[in-house]
Amino acid sequence: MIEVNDIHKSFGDTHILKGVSTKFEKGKTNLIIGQSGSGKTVFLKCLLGLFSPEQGKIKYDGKDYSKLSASEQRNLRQEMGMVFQGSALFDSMTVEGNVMFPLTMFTKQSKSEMQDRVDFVLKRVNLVDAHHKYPSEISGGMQKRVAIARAIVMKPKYLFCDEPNSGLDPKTAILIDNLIHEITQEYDITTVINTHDMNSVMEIGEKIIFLKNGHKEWEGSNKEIFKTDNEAVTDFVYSSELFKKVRQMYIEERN
Ligand SMILES: Nc1ncnc2c1ncn2[C@@H]1O[C@H](COP(=O)(O)OP(=O)(O)OP(=O)(O)O)[C@@H](O)[C@H]1O
Repeated sequence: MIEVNDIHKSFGDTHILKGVSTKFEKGKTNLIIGQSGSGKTVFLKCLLGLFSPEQGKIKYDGKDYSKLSASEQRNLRQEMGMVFQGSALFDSMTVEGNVMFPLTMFTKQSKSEMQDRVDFVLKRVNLVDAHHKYPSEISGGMQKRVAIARAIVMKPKYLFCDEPNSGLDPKTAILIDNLIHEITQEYDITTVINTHDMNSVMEIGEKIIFLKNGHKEWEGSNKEIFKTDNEAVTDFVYSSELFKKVRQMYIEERN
C-alpha cells in the first residue's frame, strides 16, 4: 500500500501540488486522471522518488521515504517498476536484452537464472517469438508488452505507468490495460497509472483520483465516476460526445 499524506511540490514560485492525500492499495489498479497540466506527472514522479515534495509524507507499506537512508531509498526504488510513456526501450538491444537489463544492473543472478526469469515474464506478457527482435521490428503494442515485462522482471511491489496506452489503437489499448490489471492482481502489486484514456477508467479503474490544478478534486471507483455530480469530474469525463451518450444510457437504464 502507498499512503500519500498532504504532499506539496513547487518549482520556484510555482506551486504545482497543493496538498494531495490518498491511499493506493495492494493488488489494486489505481488511476490518476485530470486535465493536461493538472500535476499528474509531477505526482507520479513524487511517488517514484524522482521529485521530493517540500511538505507531506509518502509511505510505502509503512515506510516513510523521506526518513530512509540513501541506501534504503535505493533498495525501495528497486521495488518499483515503471512503464514509461512511449515504452522507452533501448533501440540497440533486443527484446530479451531490454528485459534482462534491470537484472544485469541490479542483481547478482547467474546468466541462467536471468534467462529463466526473462523467459517467464516474456511468456507472461504473451510474447514468445520476439526474444531476438529489436524494438524497431515489433509493433507498438508489442513494445508496450516488452516495457511491461521489463517493469515486472524484478518482481516489483509497486508498478507505475505513465500513459501506457498512448499511441495504441483502442483494441490494443484495452489488451494492454487488461494485462496490467491482471498482473497487478496476480502478483499483488500496488499499481498507479497516469492516464487520459476514458476506456481505461471504465475498464480497470478500481480507484481513480481526479487532480485539478494540483488538488485532489475527487476520488472513487469506475462505478462511482459515472454517477458523481462533481462538475469538474463530469466536465472532464463527458467532454466527448461518446461519453455523454454512455451517461445518458446509464441514466435511462437506472430509471
Ligand atoms: N521539472 C519541472 N520544472 C518546472 N515546472 C514543471 C516541471 N515539471 C512539471 N512542471 C510544471 O508542472 C505543471 C504540471 O505538469 P504535469 O506534467 O504534472 O502535468 P500533467 O497533468 O501530467 O499534464 P499532461 O497530461 O499534459 O502530461 C505544469 O505547469 C508544468 O509546466
